[in-house]
This record gives sequence, C-alpha cells and structure tokens, in this order.
Amino acid sequence: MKKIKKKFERSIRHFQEAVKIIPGGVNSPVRAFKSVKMNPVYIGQGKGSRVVDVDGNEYIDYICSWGPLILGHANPTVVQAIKDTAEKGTSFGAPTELETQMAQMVVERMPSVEVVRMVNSGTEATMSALRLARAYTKRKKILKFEGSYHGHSDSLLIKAGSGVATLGLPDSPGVLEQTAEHTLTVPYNDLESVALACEKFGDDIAAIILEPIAGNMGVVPPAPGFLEGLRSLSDQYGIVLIFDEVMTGFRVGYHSAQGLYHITPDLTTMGKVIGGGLPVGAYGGKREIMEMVAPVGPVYQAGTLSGNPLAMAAGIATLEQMTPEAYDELDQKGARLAEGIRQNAEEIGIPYHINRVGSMVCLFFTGEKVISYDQAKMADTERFAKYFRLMLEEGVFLPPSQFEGMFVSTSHSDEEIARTIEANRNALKQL
Ligand SMILES: NCC(=O)CCC(=O)O
Repeated sequence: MKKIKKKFERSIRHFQEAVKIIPGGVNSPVRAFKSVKMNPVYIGQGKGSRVVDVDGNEYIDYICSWGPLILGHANPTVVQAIKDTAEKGTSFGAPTELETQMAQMVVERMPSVEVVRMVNSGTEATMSALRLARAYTKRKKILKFEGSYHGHSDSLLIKAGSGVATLGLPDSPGVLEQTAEHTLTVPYNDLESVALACEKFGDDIAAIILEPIAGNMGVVPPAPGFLEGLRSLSDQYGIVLIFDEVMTGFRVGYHSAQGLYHITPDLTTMGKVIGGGLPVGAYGGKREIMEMVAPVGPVYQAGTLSGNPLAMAAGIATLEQMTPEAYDELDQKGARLAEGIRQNAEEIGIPYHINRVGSMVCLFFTGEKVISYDQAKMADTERFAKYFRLMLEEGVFLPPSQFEGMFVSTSHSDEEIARTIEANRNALKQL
C-alpha cells in the first residue's frame, strides 16, 4: 500500500484537489477508476503508443483517448497540422474550406453517406440523428439495444453501456418518463426480439439505432445475419436504420463497419477518429433525409464550434495516413495481441472469452461466449479490477472497465505488443 502511495503520489495529491471542485474529480465518469478501486492516474504526456503519468510512470496505452488516437499520441503530422491551422486562427463561425475537405473524405470512405453535417461530439451526432429520424418518419419511438451506448442524450440513456454499465446505473434520473417511454430496448444480436418489437410498435418506430460492432459492453461483434435482418426489418416497417459508428467509424477498416459487413444504413453517426484527438462528431447519410436539416429543411441543429478548423485539420491529417494498407497492418497487430492473450489464458487455465474486430480487442473474464449484454455482465468484474491494477503495475494502461475494449494504434510496435502479451501472462498468473 505504501509502495503504491509513493508510486502515484502526485496523482493522489492532485485528485484530492480535483474532487473538491469537479464532480468526482473528473470530466467524464469512466476516468474516475471507480470500478477498479483506485485513484485515477493523471497523465502528463503521450507520444506514440506511450503515456507518462504525472509521477513519471510510463505505460503502453490501450485507451488511446477511447478510440480517437488511431495513430497514437502526438503524431507529428497531426500536431503540425494543428499548429499550422492554429496560426491562422482557431474559429470563425463562418465556413472554411477544411470542412468541405473533411466532408469529401467522409463521403468517399463511409459507403452509405451522401451528405454529412459536422458537430462537436458523438453525443451531439446521435442526438441530432434521432431528431432527424423522428422528423423524417413523423414517428415517436426509437429502438436501441441493451448495453449499447450512444452518448448521453436523454432518449439514449436507457439501459446504456460504457460508464453507465460500469457504474451499474440502469437508468439516469433526470430523464423524463415521457421521454424514456419512447425508447424501446431489446437484447443485442437478438433479431427475434427486434421482429417482435416491430410487430407491436413498428408503425411508431422512427429509428433503430445500434453500434454495428458493440463497443460499450466490452467488444461484441454482430452475429451472422443480425445486421442483414435489421436492414430488412427497417425496410419492411419504414424505419430509419442508424449505424452509430462513433467508435467503429474509420477504426475497423477503410470503409468502417458498414463496409466490413456490406450493410447500408440510412444514417450514420461518427466521431472519435475523424477528429484526430480533438472534439468532433458528425452525422450523415441519405441525401433525402439529410436535406431535411436546416437551412435546407426545417429540422434545426447548429453549433458555434461545429466543423472547427483545428478539429478538421487534425482529422484530415489522421485520415490521410489511414490508407487501406494501414488498416491491414492495424488488423494484424490486433490479431497478434488477441492471439497472445488467448494463448496465455489457455495455458494458465483461467476462464476467458476474447472478442476482437480489427484493432478493438476485449478480454472477458468469463468462460462463456459473449454475444449479448447479459453474457457480458456474467464476466467477473472483481477479477477484472485486479487484472487492471496488475497490468498497470506491469506498465500497461487499459480501459478501466470490463465493459470497454482495448484500442490498438498504428504506433504500437511489434515489441510493445509482445511486451503487452508478456505483461498479460504475468498478470493472469497472479490472479
Ligand atoms: N466507451 C466509452 C467512450 O467511448 C466514451 C468515453 C467517455 O465516456 O468518457
């Protein structure tokens, strides 16, 4: 205990100050390390795949800002683009050419997107997409999946994943009952439940929204036929199908999850990678729907900093480096990491299940297959907390929750992945 206190001395002291004036000391609950039962680690700086905390401890980082940093920290080209852009002014409240350049890259890479609007966060993107779907269909209800997380707007904070799952909060106070009653929730990967909900409420469902690869209940890929089934039910009932690709977009492949599975949603929400580490979000899709947004149509949505030049510059500099070859390499890194962890768990004989899509990797402490939130919840979260702390001791920084995935970046070297696998072996042995 004394050793730990010394190792994290400055983080501990800083946290004591922060909790006095910031709720829980943090600006997003997942950063509080509450479920892993330790003081949050304050980061001083990052470079490539590494971060260094304020006490000088260095880690191989698999949070990568919860996904945006696909090239790792402080990528030189991204940093230079931010600097060059900042020199010319940081925000104008008038359009810049960078916004069109970003939109062109999104339209080129995201197969279903014909028209795109930039916002400032994933939460804004999903909130705006829902409003648009409701306006377009003139219907009230939306259907989401248990354990999926789409940001923190009212309609979507029902049976949500991510920090909501980590903290075990089934619903958030402050969301009106009248709002919550229009959010239907069914188990992820359970097409039959979706079909039943459609039979019952189909004529009043405006949208089905989902993460095509669930990434906020740990990582859970779509079961074969699930996305196809959702597409055909949406067509049958005139429902707007929304893929929330805030996490998977520009992460799991050059054409994102929709390209990987060859499914065309009506609307797509985006964020994370397209901001290159700066605040960003976007929603886009079919022209016919998107052109209901003001100033073309009557659906209002706006933002002082939307399409911010710094965020656009960082995003463009990131996407320019993410060629199809870069995605292939990243996929191989993810595969090596997952395979190494699998071999360790197998050898040591610990109950485990690993899910991976590309560079999103998740080790569940359960011997059962994980294809739904109920199964993810069977994982041993106490064991995860211990594992997290052991990995930190080994110099590996993991997302501090069983309900989050690891993000590998292009800057994670083969040696660092090998070192992570070794750390994982040491940690699993001690469990
Ligand atoms: N899965 C977690 C996130 O993607 C967002 C991080 C946050 O809430 O701070």
